[in-house]
Amino acid sequence: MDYINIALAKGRLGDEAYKLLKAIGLGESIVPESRKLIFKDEERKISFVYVKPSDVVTYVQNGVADLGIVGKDVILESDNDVYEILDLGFGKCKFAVAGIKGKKTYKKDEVLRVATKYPTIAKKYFDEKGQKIKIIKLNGSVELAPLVGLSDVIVDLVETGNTLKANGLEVFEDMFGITAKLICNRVSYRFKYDRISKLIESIKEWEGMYYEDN
Ligand SMILES: Nc1ncnc2c1ncn2[C@@H]1O[C@H](COP(=O)(O)OP(=O)(O)OP(=O)(O)O)[C@@H](O)[C@H]1O
Ligand SMILES: O=P(O)(O)OC[C@H]1O[C@H](OP(=O)(O)OP(=O)(O)O)[C@H](O)[C@@H]1O
Repeated sequence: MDYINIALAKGRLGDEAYKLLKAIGLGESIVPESRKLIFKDEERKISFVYVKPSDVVTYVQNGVADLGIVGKDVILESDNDVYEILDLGFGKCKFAVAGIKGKKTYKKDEVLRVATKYPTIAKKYFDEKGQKIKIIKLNGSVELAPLVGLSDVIVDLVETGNTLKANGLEVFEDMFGITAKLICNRVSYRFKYDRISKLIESIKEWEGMYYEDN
């Protein structure tokens, strides 16, 4: 039997994915707190690689991983072609335009400076609104940008709103919601169809039980 290889994101989504895999009996080989990057389960013929969230799509696109668990934000930001097969429900948050509380003064005819980790998503959003922007690409702590005058607004993920609040910012515009997705390599989906569909069925059963309890 062929191995099924799954790419998991390090960090918060990886932790949720691990819980899911344990619950459906496939996470036995993973030691989450270790520094190891690859875990093989010979008995179940399944293996896992731990990579940066933004690299999950690359591993799946190239067929090194058959499946991946990653946020919709990362899928939208990448230009890779992967098959999105299941909404996993966890990792729930939204994209928003935010800025300094009470200072939503931007105008259509002025160039808006937008700080973000997600330049593609931000550009598409403002293009559709006909708003001219200048993107300032950051890699984290995006909320700092308006506070120090680096940008007028930010485009970022908001879950509880605590990070915005703690920094005196507020949501100016809600964009859209996101969750974690199970993605699949298109060739793997055809050639490993039986095993992949079984796995999808187990996840769906888990989702049914999980979301009833929560
Ligand atoms: N506050 C949040 N609440 C819920 N889900 C979130 C939140 N922030 C990010 N996510 C989801 O979790 C994924 C991974 O987030 P995480 O914070 O672990 O990594 P990151 O800091 O974005 O990655 P990197 O290490 O590449 O900078 C995101 O792509 C998104 O889908
Ligand atoms: O609404 P909240 O519940 O406060 O969550 C939102 C924060 O979570 C994410 O940051 P993350 O923790 O990934 O840190 P980062 O700045 O490195 O992206 C996101 O970029 C926001 O900063």
